[in-house]
Amino acid sequence: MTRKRLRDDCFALPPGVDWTPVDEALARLRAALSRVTADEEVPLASAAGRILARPVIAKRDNPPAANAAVDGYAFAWDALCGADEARLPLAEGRAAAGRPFGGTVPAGYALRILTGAEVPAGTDTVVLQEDCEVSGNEVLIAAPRKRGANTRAAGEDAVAGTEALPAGRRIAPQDLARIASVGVGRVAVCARLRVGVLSTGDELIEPGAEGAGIFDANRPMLLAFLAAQGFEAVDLGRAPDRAEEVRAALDRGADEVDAILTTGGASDGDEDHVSKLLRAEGRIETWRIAVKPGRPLALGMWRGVPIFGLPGNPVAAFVCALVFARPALMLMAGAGWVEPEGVMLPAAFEKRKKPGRREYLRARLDPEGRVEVFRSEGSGLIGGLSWATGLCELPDGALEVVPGLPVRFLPFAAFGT
Ligand SMILES: Nc1nc2c(c(=O)[nH]1)N[C@H]1C(S)=C(S)[C@@H](COP(=O)(O)OP(=O)(O)OC[C@H]3O[C@@H](n4cnc5c(N)ncnc54)[C@H](O)[C@@H]3O)O[C@H]1N2
Ligand code: MOO
Repeated sequence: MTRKRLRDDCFALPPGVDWTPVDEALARLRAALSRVTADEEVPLASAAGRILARPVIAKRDNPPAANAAVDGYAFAWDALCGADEARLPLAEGRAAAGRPFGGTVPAGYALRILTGAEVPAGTDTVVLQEDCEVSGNEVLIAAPRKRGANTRAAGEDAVAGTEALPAGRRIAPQDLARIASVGVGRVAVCARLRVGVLSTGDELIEPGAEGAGIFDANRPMLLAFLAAQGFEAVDLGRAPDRAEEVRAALDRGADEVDAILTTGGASDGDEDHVSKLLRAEGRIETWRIAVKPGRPLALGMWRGVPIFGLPGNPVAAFVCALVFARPALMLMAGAGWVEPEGVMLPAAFEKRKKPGRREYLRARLDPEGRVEVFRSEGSGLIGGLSWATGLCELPDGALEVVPGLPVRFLPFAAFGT
């Protein structure tokens, strides 16, 4: 598959649409965007964190043959004749992992077997050695509960020719075990989505620099956030609030990335040059999303590259990156539409919420496992993001939160951060 371009008007809202509810904004992003990345093949050793471009098909059964789940003695279930215990003579030899017994165990005999060894012909059940007494050449077996006990059937984990993992799956460390176990050494993955980050604002200075100004907090945060998602994060630097400088930075970005995140200048103020420029020269939709924080989210196309104009306040920028940019970028990357896994937990706080917009509060769990929220909802309080371990999502409608009321907690980990 080769790299694809998106339509220029993909973010257009129907005429008359004003405050867009979060779910509708997400549905629109989902409908407007599609995968843009090409396929590439990588060895398993470098596949972690990549997105599968095609399903992984098992090359063989796992396990390839029935084998013992414990160290003990293999025997034929029928040899018990329904008794609770049986004394069986031991056959010569043993079965171990990688060293199969080879022959057939004679009827009425038991064989020493170790974990992982193929279940030898003539047997179908294994008894745990702790449940046996060996004396001389005989073993006294306390009958296991059923035929086939303590064995793992061929193909019980994966069947050759069937799908072991679906396309679109972001490969987790445990997936590498799955892929390896079905005999696959190279996988087709999506090329990494390249995402640029541009901070805008006259007031911004480099972190650690001398002088008056606001340290650019968004850029390091967003670059690291993108890298954690498995994207190639591209630093497009800072641009002051001047149209030509913002234009030059976006042009630079459009040449080398698939999508751009900007922060600042997204609302409608006199110095909000990202919106202004996109409106004048590209295509922009300023989505007034019914969400707090993050009211001004600008979505635009710049020379065929989608731009997510996130709010300048770092807290709002982070929340919008998690809630809106992440699923959109994952879709473009080839992962399909992703939704964070949240949990309903009792609140440890009180709040009277007005109707009309969804709210995301910085939150964490108290020692009783209840959701507590940061001391203030101010979007400039960056420290609250480090205090929190996730977000508490309050629904669009009015709500009176009282301690004990179940509320939705979205751990940051659910956003891959
Ligand atoms: N009349 C209105 N004014 C504002 C509205 C509104 O709806 N109507 N929304 C407010 C909200 S909510 C937010 S959030 C901000 C977003 O504005 P912008 O996206 O245009 O961002 P700026 O005005 O450039 O900056 C806002 C704030 O954040 C600081 N900032 C910006 N970039 C960074 C950075 N990289 N690192 C650290 N801090 C940054 C900036 O200095 C400002 O303090 O608009 C409200 N106003
Ligand atoms: O998006 Mo703003 O930061 O809600 O305050």
